[in-house]
Amino acid sequence: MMNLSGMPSASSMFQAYASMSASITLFKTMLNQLVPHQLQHYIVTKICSYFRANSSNVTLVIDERDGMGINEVYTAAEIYLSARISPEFQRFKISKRPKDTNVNVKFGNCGKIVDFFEEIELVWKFVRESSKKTISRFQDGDEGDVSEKRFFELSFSKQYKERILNCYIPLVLNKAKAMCNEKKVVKLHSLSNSHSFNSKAWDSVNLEHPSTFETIALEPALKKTIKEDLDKFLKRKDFYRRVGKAWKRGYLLYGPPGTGKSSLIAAIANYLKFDIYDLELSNIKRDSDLRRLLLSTTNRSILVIEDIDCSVDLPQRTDNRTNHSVNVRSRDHEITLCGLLNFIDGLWSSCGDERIIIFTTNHKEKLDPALLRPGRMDMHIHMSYITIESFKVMAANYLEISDPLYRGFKEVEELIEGVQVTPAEVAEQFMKSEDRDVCIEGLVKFLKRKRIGNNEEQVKMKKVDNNTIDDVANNNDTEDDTRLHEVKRSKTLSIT
Ligand SMILES: Nc1ncnc2c1ncn2[C@@H]1O[C@H](COP(=O)(O)OP(=O)(O)OP(=O)(O)O)[C@@H](O)[C@H]1O
Ligand SMILES: [Mg+2]
Repeated sequence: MMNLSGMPSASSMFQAYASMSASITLFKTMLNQLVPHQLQHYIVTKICSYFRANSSNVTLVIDERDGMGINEVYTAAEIYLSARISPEFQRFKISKRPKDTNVNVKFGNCGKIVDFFEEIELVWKFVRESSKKTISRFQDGDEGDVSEKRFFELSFSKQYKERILNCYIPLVLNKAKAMCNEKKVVKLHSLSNSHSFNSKAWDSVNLEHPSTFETIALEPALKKTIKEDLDKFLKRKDFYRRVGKAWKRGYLLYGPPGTGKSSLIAAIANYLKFDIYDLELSNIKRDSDLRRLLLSTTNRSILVIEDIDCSVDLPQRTDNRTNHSVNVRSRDHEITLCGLLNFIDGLWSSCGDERIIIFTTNHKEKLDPALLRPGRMDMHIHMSYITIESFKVMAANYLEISDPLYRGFKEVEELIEGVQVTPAEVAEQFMKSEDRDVCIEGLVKFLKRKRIGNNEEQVKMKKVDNNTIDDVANNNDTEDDTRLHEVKRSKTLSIT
């Protein structure tokens, strides 16, 4: 059977191939009887390669394994072909691992799949072959190990060999990667006690955190900057290689409790589909454990160390006295800031790709300067109190109000200008009722109470400072102005 271009079609190629296979089987039986076992394989291989060399098509064999390792082309082919299994297939494999959300469909060991690439017809075939390994240590008559070899055969017209190798195979690899990413369930890995005595290991659950860049209340400009930075990071593999830097990016998120640091981490993980490794430093006793755990994290992941200032008693790098006192105080806690920084900058960063590291803290000023020096954390992101813009995002998410002139908004906006209120506090008010007007009224009352509380606190602090109330009374106006100025300044979002 020929197609219009005069080329034999894939099905006719297969008929020819099938009859050739039948002859080979017959030939093998004859060989079995006439030729010593050691020579049989050699003769069959030679004859097959003669026929293949003289046929107008070519067959690529894609083995499951490449030596000891996995053959990535095989894995990609398996994923790529799973999307091409048509309803007329009578036999295919399905599987589901405990943590998968969907059933995985695989191409079974019979049938073939015809695919087209730029009008080139390609035929995929899945093959399983059992072979008996006869090794000298087996006694006479011992059948030896039976091992199974699995591979794909990809056949197409010989003239397209270059295009298939240079364009089609990369396309299969890329499509498989995209399909994996789409289906990927983001995992949260945290430390648990492993079976071996006194050591920790990663344990994972599906990350169910619903936070995304749409739901998180951040100044729009800051949100845009973070997203663009992440996108740029993913695209710059070649750049990092060219300048000799490890392909990793570090973010320091700092700001008061309840301003969305953990929510932003979840939003980043959901956006990139990267797993999170939540490293609680206080659970790790030695640098060697830290090294082992970091080395067992995967590429395309986010390493998170929350509350870096208080998660472990990190000795200051330059302060020998502190170092000494820490060792004496808690001898079983040998994690040093130096060890942590070494992994981040050295060993760990050179053996992993597409890594993100995120530190969070409520007190940036308490951090060791070694952690803050340029080049260590690429971006310092200040997560701050609610602003008018972030309030609007929360109102749209929680109350589904997108009208900026909604009743009560003006009052909320005026109050927000002069009060330090966290997104977590606003979220709490918005969850008190299903009636959005009740929520807005509740928020207004809350903000007013907070303002009074803040003013009283200010007065008290002033009293302590000056030890006299007269000053406060005399300077009340200036006090309010200063306070408003301070609140505004603390809300300025900064990225460095
Ligand atoms: N920027 C935000 N946008 C939307 N929701 C927020 C934001 N910040 C906080 N929230 C709400 O408040 C809750 C607590 O926020 P989150 O845990 O992210 O704060 P945090 O900054 O990590 O606090 P901490 O410093 O105490 O760890 C979240 O579950 C979310 O409901
Ligand atoms: Mg947090």
